[in-house]
Amino acid sequence: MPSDPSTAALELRGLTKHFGDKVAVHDLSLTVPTGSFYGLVGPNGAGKTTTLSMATGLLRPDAGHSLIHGVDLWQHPLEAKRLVGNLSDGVKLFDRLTGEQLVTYNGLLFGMARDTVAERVADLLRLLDLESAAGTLVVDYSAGMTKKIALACALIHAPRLLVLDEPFESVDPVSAANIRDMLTDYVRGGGTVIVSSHVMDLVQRMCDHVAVVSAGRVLAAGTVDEVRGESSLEDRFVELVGGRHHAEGPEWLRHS
Ligand SMILES: Nc1ncnc2c1ncn2[C@@H]1O[C@H](COP(=O)(O)OP(=O)(O)OP(=O)(O)O)[C@@H](O)[C@H]1O
Repeated sequence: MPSDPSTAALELRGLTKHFGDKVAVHDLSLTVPTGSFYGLVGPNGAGKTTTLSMATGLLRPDAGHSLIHGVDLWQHPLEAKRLVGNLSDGVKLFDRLTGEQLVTYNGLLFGMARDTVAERVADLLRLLDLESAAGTLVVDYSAGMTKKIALACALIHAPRLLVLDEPFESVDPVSAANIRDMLTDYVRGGGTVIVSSHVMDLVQRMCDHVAVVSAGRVLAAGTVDEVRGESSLEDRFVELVGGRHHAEGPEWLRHS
C-alpha cells in the first residue's frame, strides 16, 4: 500500500459516464488531498452521485480512473476498497438484519476479528445514538436512522478515506452535529472525507476544500476560500451554476 502522505487520498482522472444519450459525467478530474474535508456540491442531476459511485467502485466508468491513496480502484478493487468507506445514496442495505447485525456483518466481510468488530459496533451505535435501536430490523428504521446505520457500516473497518453522499439528509440536528464532530475528529486523526451536500452553509463551515460540479463537469475546485472568494459559497454557487429565475409562484397558487 503506498504510504507517501503526499499521495492524494482520492484522484479522479477523466471519469466519464453515459446513460444512453445522456452524458452524466464528462471527463471529470479531481484531486482530493490527504487530510482534507472535501465538499462536492452541484445542482440536482449534476452528476455527483454518479461520480462518487464510479470513484468508489459501485459503478463502472465508461472511461477514466479512480485512484484511492494511489491504488487504481478498477485494477485493484479489493486493495482499494479496504481503504475507503462509502455511504451511497440509494443503495439497498440488507435491511432484514437488525442494525447491530448489519454493522457486524460488514465488519466480518472485511475479515476483522469478531471481538474487534463487537467493540467497534458498540462504539458506533453509541456515537450515532442508535443503541436503543440495535435490535430493530433496519427495514423498520426511519430515513435518518437508516442513514446513520449506513454510516456505521462505512466506518467499521476504519478506512483512510470516507466518501459520503448526502450524509446529513433526513438526519436530525443533534445527530447531525454529533456526526459532524465525529468526522472532524476523523480528519484530525489523519483521515480524509469527501461529502456531497446541497447545504452550502454547512459545506462552508465544515469543509476546507470544495468542488462545484454542473452537467458532469467541474466548474471550480480548490480550498473553500479560493472557490468562494469574497462571496458566500452559496452566492458563488449560484453565480457559477446559474439557473435562478423570478421566484414568484404561478397566479393559481395565490389565495389572497
Ligand atoms: N441509472 C441511471 N440511468 C439513467 N440516467 C441516470 C442514472 N443515474 C443517473 N442518471 C442521470 O445522470 C445525471 C446525473 O445524475 P446524478 O444522480 O449523478 O446527479 P446528482 O448530482 O447526484 O443529483 P442530485 O443532487 O439530484 O442527487 C442525471 O441527469 C440523471 O438523470
